[in-house]
Amino acid sequence: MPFGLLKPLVDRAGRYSWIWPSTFLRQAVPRSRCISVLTVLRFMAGYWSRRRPRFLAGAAISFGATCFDLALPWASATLVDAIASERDQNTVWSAWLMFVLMFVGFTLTRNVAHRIWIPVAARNMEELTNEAFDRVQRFPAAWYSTAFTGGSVRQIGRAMWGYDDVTDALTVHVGPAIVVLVGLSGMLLMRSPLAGGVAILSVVLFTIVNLVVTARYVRPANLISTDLDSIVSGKIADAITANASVKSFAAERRELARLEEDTARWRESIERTWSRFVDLGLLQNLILLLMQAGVTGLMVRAWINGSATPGDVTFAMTAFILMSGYLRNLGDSVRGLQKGIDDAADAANFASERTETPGSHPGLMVRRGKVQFDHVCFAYGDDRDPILSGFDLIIEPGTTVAITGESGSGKSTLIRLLHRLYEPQQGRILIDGQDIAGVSLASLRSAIAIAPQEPVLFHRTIRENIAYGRPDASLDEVQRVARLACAEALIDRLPGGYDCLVGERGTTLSGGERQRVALARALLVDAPILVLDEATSALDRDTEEKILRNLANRSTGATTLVIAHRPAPIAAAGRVVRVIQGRALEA
Ligand SMILES: Nc1ncnc2c1ncn2[C@@H]1O[C@H](COP(=O)(O)OP(=O)(O)OP(=O)(O)O)[C@@H](O)[C@H]1O
Repeated sequence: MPFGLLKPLVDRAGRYSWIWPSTFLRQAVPRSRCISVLTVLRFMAGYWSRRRPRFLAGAAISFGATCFDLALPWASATLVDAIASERDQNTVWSAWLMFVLMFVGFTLTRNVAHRIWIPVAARNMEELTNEAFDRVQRFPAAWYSTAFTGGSVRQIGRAMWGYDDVTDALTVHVGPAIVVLVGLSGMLLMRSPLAGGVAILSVVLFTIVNLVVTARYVRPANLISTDLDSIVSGKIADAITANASVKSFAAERRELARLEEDTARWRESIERTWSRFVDLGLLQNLILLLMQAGVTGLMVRAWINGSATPGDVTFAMTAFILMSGYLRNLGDSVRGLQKGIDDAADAANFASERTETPGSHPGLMVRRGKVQFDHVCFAYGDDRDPILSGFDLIIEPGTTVAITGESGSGKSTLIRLLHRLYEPQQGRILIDGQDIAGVSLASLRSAIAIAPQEPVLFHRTIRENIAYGRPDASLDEVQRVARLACAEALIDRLPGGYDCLVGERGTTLSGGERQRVALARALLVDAPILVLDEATSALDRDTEEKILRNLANRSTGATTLVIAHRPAPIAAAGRVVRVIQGRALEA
């Protein structure tokens, strides 16, 4: 395997990398990209084996096509020899027919192979995209707190085409090229040991130069360009998502200037990458020149000496044309393979990255809805100050507790821990006596409904947004919770009412309107534990009080945690707890 030529490095996760110590490379390759080629190929092979019989049938037929190609120089030599030795017409025409049939055979078999592969490739690319998306959605909240949305979207898209590049390179180009190059070199060797020797030497030299230069000179530059490409996409997505802030500070020029810094780095990097590709092309052509001059020159010399026929010369010329085509393709294919591997590396990384739900756990059984924080200690990272240090709180079933405290004291963090978006470093959180660390995430999260301060809505209809937790809910049920959340009048005013699309992240609604839609969404699931995380903070006082009255009259028996700064929701709760210096203090 060509990649065996390269000295492996071991990255932090103990994986091998085939990037050489940077003798050629003067820039550091991003750490996240230190994934071994073998790991990426193994990831790809997982998809190839899903439709093994079809895949292998395509490979076998493609091999047949290659054999027809391999026989073409022989057929052309036979034809020229038949003409040169002035054989009878029938022999000449049979040789001509053989020559034509070789190409017909090649065209037909290659075509059939492609038709067999098309559905395999399309299905595998579909599954790869779906699975990468599915994994990314299940990454822990900590991953999302540092990931760039746009960059991740691009990584998934690139991985899909990376699969296509790698599969094409290996099955349609590299494999057949090896067969033709080895086969034709052997056939040349039999006709003229010297010409065969030059052909073999050229092929070996071409392959080694190609692999080493690609790996040590081209790939490192390409990895950096690929990474910068993700960064540019991520920055564009970031600025477009936060466009309202950009507009409010008239900061369009500043954002453009920020992007220009990254696109300039990308331009420098891609210029370097492309130049290296062109350097590689030049080297390849020099080796091909050596092969052309050597193989055909030696055959012409042999014909002058009388040891070769015109057919042998024709064989050498046809073989050179075929071999140089395959070698050039091999160069492109190795580059395509390289690029495909780099593009698919992110998806392979995703596949090995930890998701939120490793292992299977029993479901949470909520009988009454008692919530207990038992000496919980938590910091967002080893290098961060602790947010909670020995936090104890018991919330009795069916009661409503207001949680207050200074901004940044850790109130929302409590809810993130309750939802297991993060895990406490010490202590436990219990629901009805069950440690939530030992129950399935789906059962835990469906037992807790959260109405957040800054809800994110989907670019779907109002009805779909409210019914997100219960897609089968009837319109009557949706309307009932919309009434409780004082959202009914605002929905009636919208064009199309419940069928109105709300824009990406709900941008066509005001902050208070989004909060009411999100509150209705939380109420619809009728969960035994309800969390209002400053869920009415953007509303006017009258509407907020009306909503609080509606919630108090709704006797569902849910245990309710209300995170609030404003007096109305605090006053409506039976009990008030302050978060001070990472601990709970009864107010
Ligand atoms: N993902 C995160 N990574 C690192 N630090 C975080 C993260 N999320 C929150 N923090 C920090 O943790 C602290 C507590 O945040 P939290 O959101 O719990 O505060 P809060 O009490 O709800 O504040 P507010 O009343 O302003 O909403 C803050 O200092 C915040 O900067």
